[in-house]
Amino acid sequence: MLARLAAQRLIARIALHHERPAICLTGGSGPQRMFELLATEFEGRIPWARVHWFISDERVVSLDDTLSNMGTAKRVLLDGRAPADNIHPIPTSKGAAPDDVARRYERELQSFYGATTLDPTRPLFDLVLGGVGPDGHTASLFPGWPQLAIRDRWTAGVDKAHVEPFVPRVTLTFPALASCNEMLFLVHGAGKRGIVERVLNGEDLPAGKARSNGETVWLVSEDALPESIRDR
Ligand SMILES: O=C(O)[C@H](O)[C@@H](O)[C@H](O)[C@H](O)COP(=O)(O)O
Repeated sequence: MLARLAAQRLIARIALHHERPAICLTGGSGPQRMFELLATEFEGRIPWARVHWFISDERVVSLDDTLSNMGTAKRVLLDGRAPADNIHPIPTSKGAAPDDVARRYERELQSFYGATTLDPTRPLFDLVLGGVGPDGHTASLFPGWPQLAIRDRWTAGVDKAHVEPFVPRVTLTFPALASCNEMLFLVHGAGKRGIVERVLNGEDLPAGKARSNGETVWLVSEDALPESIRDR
């Protein structure tokens, strides 16, 4: 099962880091089953006191809104397990200006990292989780949007989403997401088949362009695989 494999990879990445492992979670349907497994069967294999949890992108809503990506991760996985100081939500609130929030989160990431410039030999994250949206977006990096070109910031505000829910977003940029030992995409469901095919065909889409400076791994369920691959 895909979620189990993903959970095992996350635990292995944590085990490789002996001080403060940093995991960048994501929203969407992709990681939900994995979150449930980490909170139950695998709970005892996570050194909760040491691990720090971030999020790749957030909808500009309050943390207790059902649309909040970190809100969901907290409810399903982190609350009652991770110390509150180890949970690093993007500090959104309803009506906040996305770029202001982005700058605040950038400062938080930089303070955790201990520098304002990313060193290619010292990744920010041990693992970054990714998903792919129906239009090929990942995190809140939407096709054709100017945020894709940002190289000198770690985060960016997105005034308008490309897909539902149409609320403003805050996202990590490509260089910040790339600063990890592993970027792990988790994609399942027949509804993803079309977009997976486009990404695999090399179309210029954010999910296909997002890469770790270390390893980039795609876990794709059988039903999400394009027919040309499934029938091989
Ligand atoms: O806030 C978000 O929407 C997510 O962070 C986003 O990047 C997600 O990973 C993809 O949209 C896939 O989500 P689904 O699996 O729900 O389609």
